[in-house]
Formats: sequence, structure tokens, C-alpha cells
Amino acid sequence: MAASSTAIYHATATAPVNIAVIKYWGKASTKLNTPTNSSLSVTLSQEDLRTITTASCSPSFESDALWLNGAVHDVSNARSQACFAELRALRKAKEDRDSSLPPLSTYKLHLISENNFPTAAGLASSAAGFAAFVRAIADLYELDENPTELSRIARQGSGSACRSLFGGFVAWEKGSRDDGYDSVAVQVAPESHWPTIRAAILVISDAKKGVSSTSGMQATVATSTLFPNRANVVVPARMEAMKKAIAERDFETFADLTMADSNSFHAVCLDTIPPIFYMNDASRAAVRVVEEINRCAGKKVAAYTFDAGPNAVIYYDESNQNIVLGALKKGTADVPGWSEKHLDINASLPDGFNETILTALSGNVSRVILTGVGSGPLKVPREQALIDEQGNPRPAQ
Ligand SMILES: Nc1ncnc2c1ncn2[C@@H]1O[C@H](COP(=O)(O)OP(=O)(O)OP(=O)(O)O)[C@@H](O)[C@H]1O
Ligand SMILES: C[C@@](O)(CCOP(=O)(O)OP(=O)(O)O)CC(=O)O
Repeated sequence: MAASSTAIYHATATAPVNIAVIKYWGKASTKLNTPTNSSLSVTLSQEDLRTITTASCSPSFESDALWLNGAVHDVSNARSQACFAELRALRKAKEDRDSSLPPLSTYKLHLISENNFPTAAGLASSAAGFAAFVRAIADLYELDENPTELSRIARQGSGSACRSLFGGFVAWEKGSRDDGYDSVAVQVAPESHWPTIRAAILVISDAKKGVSSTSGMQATVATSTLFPNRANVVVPARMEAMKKAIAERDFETFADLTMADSNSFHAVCLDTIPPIFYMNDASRAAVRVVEEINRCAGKKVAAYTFDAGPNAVIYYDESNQNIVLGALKKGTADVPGWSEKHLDINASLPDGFNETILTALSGNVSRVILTGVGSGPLKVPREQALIDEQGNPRPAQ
């Protein structure tokens, strides 16, 4: 049956942010967007950070288009085009197998997307963004591919996006095939395996960063003499050790590896010519605060990690919430993010804490986001779609 020329098909999905504890930094192939090393991340709860995307298609749409946070966003770039092409090919194969299906693969796509956090501020917006992009179109097309198969597509949008197709603890295995086919994400453990992992994000700057991840990592691969050792020796060993720490819910080892890998990543950035600085004085103050919390606790109860920007992500286990959040609240009590949920956290420093360390942090944090490990992408009911009956964007409810 021919579809009416005004028929609008749509599906809506949300996708989470992930923050790596073993970092992806370096491309083996810029064309395929495959990495020089495997990486591993924690998926964060969508109650606090998420992208929501409605994918729609219709015979009446004239071109592919994306509205991001209410503004038209370019989709002519190779990354978005690669995702569109691969998803359409899968839908086309499905239509070829079943001629009763409407020919959605021939229609233009309209995507409407909203991030509930700053875009391009080192808060992994491209990860949640491309994961939601792929998941929503896969749902619209009723594709049967599993999240690992979809991660191969999301990877081409943005490398870290492949890990946002799953909840919990997720590895992106770099793969060995020349065509990138085995460079995909796999779940190392679901969120239910270690649900007490929490993350405190200190937003130090929500400005767009100076050097994009894409160009920064290419400069590192091209010029850093430290980099080959990181990619070929250090990270492969850390990947194994990190998987074991997660399997055993061994927070101290998880923390040691997380902090060491963040420092190694920022070290190769500094070793890049010209050097790339993502961390700033306030980031370094956050490192010192975490080190001081751990010293006072007599063990590793908190772990910092920094992506391609100054914001600190501090992982901790809920069992140590009072000592970790007590110190962080003492340093940032006046900033947004501490809600009624955290009234029971007493803003206090552990015994022996060197209070002068907090002064460099206070005043430099604009917002605190308190979250934890969470689920992978979720389907959103049709009535909450970000389009109206005519296919025009409308704000999230
Ligand atoms: N909801 C979305 N849908 C589609 N694309 C998105 C979405 N959100 C972000 N993006 C894409 O990701 C880009 C931002 O990615 P970029 O890598 O610069 O920053 P980031 O992801 O916040 O930081 P990083 O990945 O280094 O942690 C945006 O300009 C846009 O092209
Ligand atoms: C520092 C990182 O956050 C780098 C993320 O890089 P992107 O995934 O944004 O890079 P592209 O593949 O070029 O889009 C580390 C990580 O998430 O593993």
C-alpha cells in the first residue's frame, strides 16, 4: 500500500552520557573513526544527564535535517552522513526481505534533539547525542540489530558514542580488522552489578572548549613521543586490570587505574606539539582535594577523571558518600546542584584535612551534578515525541 504523502513516522529515544575511566585518545583510522586503543567507561544516569531525540521520516520531507536544542544543526558532515547511510542500508535490507513494509529508507529524516546539559563543553554531549541519534533511527526503522551492532554505527558519529549504547560498565574494543567491523562496544557489567557507583561532576567551565577532541587526538598521535607507549603498552594492561576491578567491585583498584589513566591522557596532551591544556588551575585543585580526601580516609574512596575540558568527574562508592560529598560540599556549598536530596550531607571536612586546599576550588565551580551509574538508551512513549502532528519541532515536556 502506498503511504500517504503526508504520513509522518516517528520514534523517540533517550541516551546517556558516559565518562571513560580508561580514555579513548587517538585514531587508528580517521575515515573509519577507529581508535588506537581500547577504552572503558561508566554510563551515567539519565535522570541527571541525557539526550532525547525524536527521529521522524515522511515522503513530504525535502531534506535530512537536525534541530539541536531548538536550532538547526548541520548534518552535511561526513560523520552524520555515515550514520544516516548505514542505518538506511539496514532498513533497505529489511524492506527487501519484506515488501509489505513502508519504504522508510527512501524518505528524508528529521531529527529533533535536546541535551539537558551544555553542548560541546567536555560533558560528552557528542556521545549521548550520537547514541540517541542512532538508537532513535534504529527504533523508527524497527531494526533488529543489537546494541553492539548499532555501536559500530554510532562510533562513526563520535567514537565515545559507541559506549553510550549500553548502561553500566562498557568497553569499546578497538578491534583488529582493516574495515573497522570489530571496533565495537560491549557491556562489561550491567549497572545492577555495581549500582552503588556514584559520580560528582564539578562543572568548572561550560564554555565550548578550545581544542576539539577530534583535532586534539590527531595532533597527539602525530607528535607525542610518549603516546605509542600509552596506546600499545600502558592501556592494554590497564583494560584488563580495570575489567577485573569491576568484576570484583574493587573500588581502590578502580580508583588507582582511573586516576592514573586520566593523568596519562593529560600527559600525552601536554606532550603534543604544540601542547594541549585541558585541565586548568581549578581542575588541579580538584585533584588535590580528592588526594586529600583519600589521605584522610586512609584508603582510596574517591577517583578523579578529566575529559577534554577542565570539568572534574569524581567517582566514589555510595558507602563513602559522607566523607567524599562532605568535603566537596564544604568547598562548593553555594553553587547550584546541591538539592533537598543532599540535605543529609553534612558539609564538613574529615579529621586532619588541610583546609587551604579547598580555597583554590571554591569560587571556580559553577555547578555540581550528582549522579550515578545508569542504564543504556530508553524508548520514549509516542505522546512525548519532540514533534507535533505536522512534523515540526516542539520542546520536551
Ligand atoms: N543531541 C545531539 N544530536 C546530534 N549531535 C549532537 C548532539 N549533541 C551534540 N552533538 C554533536 O556533538 C558536537 C559536540 O561534540 P564535542 O566532541 O565537540 O563535545 P563534547 O562531546 O561535549 O566533548 P567530548 O566528547 O570531548 O567529551 C556538537 O557540535 C554536535 O555536532
Ligand atoms: C577525552 C575523551 O572524552 C575523548 C572523546 O572523544 P570523542 O568521542 O569526542 O572523539 P571523536 O571520535 O573524534 O568524536 C575520552 C573518552 O571519552 O574516552
